[in-house]
Amino acid sequence: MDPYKYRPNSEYNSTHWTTNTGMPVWNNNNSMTVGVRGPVLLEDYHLVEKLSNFDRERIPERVVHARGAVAKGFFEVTHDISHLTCADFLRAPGVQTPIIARFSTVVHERGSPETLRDPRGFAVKFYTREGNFDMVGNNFPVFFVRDSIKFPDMVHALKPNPKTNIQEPWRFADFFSHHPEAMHMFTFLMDDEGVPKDYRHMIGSGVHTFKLLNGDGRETLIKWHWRPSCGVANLATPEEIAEVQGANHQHATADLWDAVASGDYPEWGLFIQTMDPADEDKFEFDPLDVTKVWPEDRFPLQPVGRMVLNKNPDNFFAENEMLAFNPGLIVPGIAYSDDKLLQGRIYSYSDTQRYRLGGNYLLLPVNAPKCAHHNNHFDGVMNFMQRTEDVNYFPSRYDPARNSEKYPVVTAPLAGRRERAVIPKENNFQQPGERFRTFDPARQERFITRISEMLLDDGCNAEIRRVWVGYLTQCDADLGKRVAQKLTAKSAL
Ligand code: HEM
Repeated sequence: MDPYKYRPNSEYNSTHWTTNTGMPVWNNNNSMTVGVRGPVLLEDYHLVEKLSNFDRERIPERVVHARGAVAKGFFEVTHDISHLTCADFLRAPGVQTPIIARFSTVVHERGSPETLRDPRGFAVKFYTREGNFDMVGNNFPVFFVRDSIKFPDMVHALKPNPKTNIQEPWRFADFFSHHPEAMHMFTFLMDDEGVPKDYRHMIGSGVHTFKLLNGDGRETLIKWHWRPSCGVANLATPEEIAEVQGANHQHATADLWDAVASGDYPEWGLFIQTMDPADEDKFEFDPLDVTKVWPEDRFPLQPVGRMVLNKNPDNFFAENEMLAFNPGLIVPGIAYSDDKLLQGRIYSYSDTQRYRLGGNYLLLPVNAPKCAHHNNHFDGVMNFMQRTEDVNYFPSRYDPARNSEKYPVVTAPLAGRRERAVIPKENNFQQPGERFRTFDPARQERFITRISEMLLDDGCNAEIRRVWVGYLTQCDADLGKRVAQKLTAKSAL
């Protein structure tokens, strides 16, 4: 008898109720008692098992991006970029790769409303023939901070107060008053784009710089971008937000589900921006700095492919809660850049997932590669790998598996002293100022109102407000003046 033939799933449902081990349960309505009125007997194995499983149903939610929705589908190459990368899944137009995408809010808990002002996660797992490739981005093209050492403090400041469990704007106004590099991100967060209409109407960005490597080992710096075919739409006014949230606190999940279920399949185009590594030092900004965009007039978006979501998850827990993304998951032909924030992320995701899901989380069906694969890292809790070989070490004359063929890797030499320092080209204010000046007058006013409301929070003191006005003035003199006027009108400056 082959135990692996009968892996638990709906195909092996019995027509009657059973225990977890398959023993028939003849009464699933009444616990076993002494007499009809109790007490209950501990020997009621079925009752104990049922309650014990229930008691363990919840796993820790993601420490960020806890609330999310997934859909499955495919990615199709539409434009040839094989001169830039030897990645197999990008080898030629027409090639399709199965994917799963997860969209999320960031700060609040698993059941929180989907109308909150927050970045949105935009993560896509490509099940390629060379292993899983994860593009773990956001809907904003920049980030708050550029060094991962700041991430835990930043998240603490944005999350609810540890004492009151209420999100209090003074806490993040205070934190970011120490971080002028966040001004650019705030021109997205406090803009209309801070509350997307739903998940279908938002862009996605890889944010970081990655490298593409072609068959000759030539490197190109790139940024990834997703563009929705149905266009971008936001909830711009407090009235719109209140109306949607008041009617349905899970509107974005429902919208995604309904679109897929009705055959109105959501679709995004994938684009790249490219840069020659030899040009890295030629700009007024540091291209590896995640608080900067690469201006599209100088680095145009080049089409690569399209993603179509045409299948809803079969089970939320198995395919959303146990899904694990990691920007460290790359495939041959794609490499990391030296971006400091990216380097921190490469560590953090698998670490949290070993805690959140257990050490063998990559054996879970949603996370396991769909290509042939082989190693011996699977003993431990919840090992459900079935390997029958005698040899579980490497190298061995009895195991035919060898190192894979070498593929191009980054070869640029690294040199330098140990440093703990801020990058030289900070240029914190130019791009946020430029972005603010692209807003029409009504959008500028909404932006200024939201920033002012944050700074008018009771917990903010005059020093925090003055520092913010100073930063905003350096972004754009008019912006600083108009925020200062709103604060002065309330005697807050
Ligand atoms: C050093 C900076 C960062 C750290 C340490 C960090 C850490 C984390 C952690 C621990 C999770 C939870 C993962 C899980 O439980 O499965 C997470 C989720 C996520 N992060 Fe980050 N993050 C950072 C920056 C970013 C940036 C810059 C982006 C966007 C470009 C981003 C996008 C996401 C997304 C989309 C998810 C949710 C993935 C999913 O849907 O499961 N993070 N992050």
